[in-house]
Amino acid sequence: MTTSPRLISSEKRGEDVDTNLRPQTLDEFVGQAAARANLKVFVEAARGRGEALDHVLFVGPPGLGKTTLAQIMAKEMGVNFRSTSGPVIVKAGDLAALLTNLEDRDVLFIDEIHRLSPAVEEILYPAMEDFQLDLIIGEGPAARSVKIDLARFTLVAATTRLGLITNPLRDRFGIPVRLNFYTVEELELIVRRGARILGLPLSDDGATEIARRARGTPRIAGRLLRRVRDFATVAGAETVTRTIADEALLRLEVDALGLDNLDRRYLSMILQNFGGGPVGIETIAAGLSEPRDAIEDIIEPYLIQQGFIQRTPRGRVLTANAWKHMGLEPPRNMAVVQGRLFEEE
Ligand SMILES: Nc1ncnc2c1ncn2[C@@H]1O[C@H](COP(=O)(O)OP(=O)(O)OP(=O)(O)O)[C@@H](O)[C@H]1O
Ligand SMILES: [Mg+2]
Repeated sequence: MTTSPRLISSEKRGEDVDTNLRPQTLDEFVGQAAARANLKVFVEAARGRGEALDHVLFVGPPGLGKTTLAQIMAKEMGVNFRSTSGPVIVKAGDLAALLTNLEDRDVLFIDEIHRLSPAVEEILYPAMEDFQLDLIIGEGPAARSVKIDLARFTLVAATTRLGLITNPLRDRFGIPVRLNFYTVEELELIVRRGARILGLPLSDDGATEIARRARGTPRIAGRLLRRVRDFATVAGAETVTRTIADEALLRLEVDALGLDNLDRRYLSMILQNFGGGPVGIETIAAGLSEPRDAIEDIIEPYLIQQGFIQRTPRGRVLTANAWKHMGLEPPRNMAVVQGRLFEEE
């Protein structure tokens, strides 16, 4: 799934493989306080009993720290970390090979688990539940099934959308964890930590400015920090102040709330072509020439969280906030129109 290249996209990119910025322990990990506190208890309990951690499912928009937390789980448990992803596992045999190579209590991380094929998922059920592989060997009348015992491993999985995971799979995770967008204060800590690691002098208001425009997402905070650093270097600025951050982000077309061109194209299309909505997701996707998945995963969650759009049975509708953000007066009968919309829900 890809969208047009955009600075504030929360999607992974090569440059992000800067593992320096990745927190290594639960204590170093900023934000997600409730989830972190719970995970700490579960890790401590499992370690105390010398058992594998129960299977963990991380759910949340891209760039909020799912992969980071998966790695931290293995580190905190003191076990090996093996990593793969849903679309990479094509055949049941691919998964079988991974599973049979695990040692006791190891963490197997499956990213994008919602993209596993049904045939592979079938193999996963008994592996998660009974630590057994049920394989069919051969074909036709000669086919026979064999059972192989597996090590007691922990499956840690990540998905951007819970709705795409089948119920039987979802039910097999003892520890489901939902990650939320970060507050500006949390992102400030992340930006300051990043600047420290990069050796970049950053003023308090500079950190606040970057944090405010990071779309609630640590990955974007890290990326904005690097780009602002580039501008500061070229401008010969010793310290990144609010003014420098602001200038850099304006030139990168990241607005005061962290929305970029694509977000604004999304909003202005609904505004100008559909009078503020409701408009169906397929129509939006066609109008923007972006895949529907990407719009639902990457653009919309933040706009919904900011109260800019609402999902209704008849499609997306812009709120008064969105009209104002786009510099327009919301229609006077808007509340009435939307009231009627929601009655039909
Ligand atoms: N709580 C945090 N504190 C500091 N840095 C963080 C935190 N969470 C994430 N990051 C940083 O943000 C970046 C993205 O994190 P990560 O790769 O874990 O996201 P993800 O949820 O797995 O995204 P995707 O859905 O695209 O796989 C990483 O560079 C990581 O270092
Ligand atoms: Mg990830």
